[in-house]
Amino acid sequence: MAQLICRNVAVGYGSKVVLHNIDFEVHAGNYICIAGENGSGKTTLMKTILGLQKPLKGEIHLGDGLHANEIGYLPQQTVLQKDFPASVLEIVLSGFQGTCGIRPFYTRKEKKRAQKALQEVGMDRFSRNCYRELSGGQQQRVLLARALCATKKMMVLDEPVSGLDPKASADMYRTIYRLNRQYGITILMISHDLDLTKRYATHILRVGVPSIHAVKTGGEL
Ligand SMILES: Nc1ncnc2c1ncn2[C@@H]1O[C@H](COP(=O)(O)OP(=O)(O)OP(=O)(O)O)[C@@H](O)[C@H]1O
Repeated sequence: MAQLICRNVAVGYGSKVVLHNIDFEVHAGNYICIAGENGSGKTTLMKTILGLQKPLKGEIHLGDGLHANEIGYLPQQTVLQKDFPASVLEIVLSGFQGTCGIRPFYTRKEKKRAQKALQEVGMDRFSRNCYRELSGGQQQRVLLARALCATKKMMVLDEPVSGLDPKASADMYRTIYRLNRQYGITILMISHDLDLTKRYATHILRVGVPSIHAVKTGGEL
């Protein structure tokens, strides 16, 4: 059974259709790479999948026991977010906000899980550091840990390596792949680096072409 189904979906803003004829399914453990030119609508599609905006047409369904608040999201970083005055641990803990409701504190279990998530991305030594004093690559790892706190099932990652040097990008891709393989977390990721993602992705979803559907790749390494 599919975790996510998009049927004849169109996305956009008001009367402006950015993408249409989007038809695909995502199953548990898939690693989907969303590729396409700048401005082709990848982020808009992601936000629509996450329920942050409504599809202009068609239907998006979650299935296989997946609920909207169980999807971890790593948004495209803005300059403002890079300067966020909080500790690394606070940023990671904020990943629980979708599930913990309006409770004004985090439980001991959540704090433990946040530390474990930082360990998973190799950033546990930095938990007390100030987020804005980290390098771009370190910040992206912290945001990955935050997304990991929000989910055990599916992560939606919007250009997680943007602005990183080739080595930091390769490290980040390897970490994401390990989370996919080790924990079976479904990955839905926007990336411009097709060579690298082809090595890891099970499917590539090319947007900005007349009909949009996921194409199976060679898959695993
Ligand atoms: N809030 C908005 N209101 C109206 N139009 C928007 C809005 N956000 C984005 N757009 C437009 O929608 C189109 C798709 O933008 P989107 O950010 O989804 O593209 P993208 O494929 O993610 O691009 P990139 O690779 O550069 O991140 C663009 O033409 C953009 O100008």
